[in-house]
Amino acid sequence: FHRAVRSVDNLPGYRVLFSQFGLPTFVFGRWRGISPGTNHFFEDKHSTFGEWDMNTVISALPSPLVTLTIADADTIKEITSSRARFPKPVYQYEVLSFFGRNIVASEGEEWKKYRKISAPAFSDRNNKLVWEETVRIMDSLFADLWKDKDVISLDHCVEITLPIALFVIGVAGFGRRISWRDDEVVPAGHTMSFKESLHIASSDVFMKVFLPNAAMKLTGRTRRVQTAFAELEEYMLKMIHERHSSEKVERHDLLSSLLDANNDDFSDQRLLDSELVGNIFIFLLAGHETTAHTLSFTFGFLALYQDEQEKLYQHIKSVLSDGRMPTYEDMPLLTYSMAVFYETLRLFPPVVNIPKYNPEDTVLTVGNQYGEKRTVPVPKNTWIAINTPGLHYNPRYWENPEEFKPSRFLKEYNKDAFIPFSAGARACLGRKFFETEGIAVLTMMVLNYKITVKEEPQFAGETFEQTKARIFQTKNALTLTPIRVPLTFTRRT
Ligand code: HEM
Repeated sequence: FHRAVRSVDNLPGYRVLFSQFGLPTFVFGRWRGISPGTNHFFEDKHSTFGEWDMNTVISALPSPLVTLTIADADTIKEITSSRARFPKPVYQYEVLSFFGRNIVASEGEEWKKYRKISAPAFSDRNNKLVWEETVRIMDSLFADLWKDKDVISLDHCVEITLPIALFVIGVAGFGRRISWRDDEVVPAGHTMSFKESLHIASSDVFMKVFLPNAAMKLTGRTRRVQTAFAELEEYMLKMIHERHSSEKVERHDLLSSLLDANNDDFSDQRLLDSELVGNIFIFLLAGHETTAHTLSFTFGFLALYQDEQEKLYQHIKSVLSDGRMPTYEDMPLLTYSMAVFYETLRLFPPVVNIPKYNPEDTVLTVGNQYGEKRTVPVPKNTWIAINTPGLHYNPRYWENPEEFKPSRFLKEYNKDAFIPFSAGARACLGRKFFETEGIAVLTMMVLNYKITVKEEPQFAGETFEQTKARIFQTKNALTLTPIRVPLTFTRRT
């Protein structure tokens, strides 16, 4: 253990029995000297960094493990721009390959193959589809689900943001429209509708990821999750075969584009059906929760900061001054909406730890607030955690980092100190997909409804800071997850 501490120049940090990744940390939670807990990256933010923007988590059992966590923008840039020196530890992602090999859980030549065939699917035509379908989904939310009500109170905002994100990925990812109404018929040969299987598979994926197959047979709920995954696989394979055998129609959903690119590839790089299913499912997994949770945090901020909501409302109205529906072409003009999202993503980055490792001995240089530099040895196979909250709350880059201030993104800012989508060759492929969807949702919502924190008698005497702390409680599941954001939406007249 002491050798491990010395190997990284005695950098300070957590000294614990168990690491932040294994089962014990789930059992013990955050416990001094025992384990750092599953959400320590977000709970600590920048507070655990001492003189240098690099610290450590060193655990003793089962054998000493060193994790370097980094909140220095230059050091992070050095890591993300050198994929060969700092690859992704894909063994941590093996559990995500249950449908087939895929872009998130691969490295090296295999990852290059998936990235080459997937990247063109995230095209401008796809973004336009995302925009148009999102506007349609929001319109239908107001017209069909909320039609008779002027005031809608939700116990937890994800009640609408999870379905919105699911419906958008359903149509712009898989080419299947899903409606708010409960009217989907179960086709012959299936026991669940596409909507239901997609819904269960996306919301209960953690069971599939963390439980062994035998355990999935134990309870009614886990059996249902197992069935949803089997059904979804059937649906995806059927879609692939239908699109192979039907005449080519111009479609811009991700699945169709992936199939087109694959069919046009006459090399030995063509993907197997299992790889197609693996990749298309991983788009759903990578994009669903991240989007839904970010939308919830954003609505939460707007509810708390009424002045910011008003500024946003006025800005949207100035862009759509003739009272028309927003179009994809309006998106670049909706700069305040983007600033609100970026500020939310800075304060609540869905991915709090972007893991890397170094296959060879190396060194990293890290800085401090006085502009000094220090070089730290990094023995081979050290776990490296790009600490997103540490970077996003680092006062070296952000003035009053705890404050919600969207306007900071309307000025020059250090782009290397803002990495919710990671950076470099392995940066998020769905960034524009999310931004398009998010801005369309925000524009439609703020234009039509005023958002406030739901009034509940038991919280009547709270201060602003107490309400903020209450509605912004989080846990770290697959991504940073809001625990309960209770909001009220009141129709604007
Ligand atoms: C708020 C929304 C989102 C955030 C914050 C986000 C964040 C990230 C991050 C941090 C990574 C790198 C993960 C790692 O290296 O371990 C990533 C990768 C990825 N994301 Fe996103 N993401 C978002 C939305 C989406 C959406 C909507 C999609 C697809 C529809 C998507 C698809 C992907 C894919 C395919 C990768 C893997 C890229 C590669 O390894 O080459 N993401 N995302």
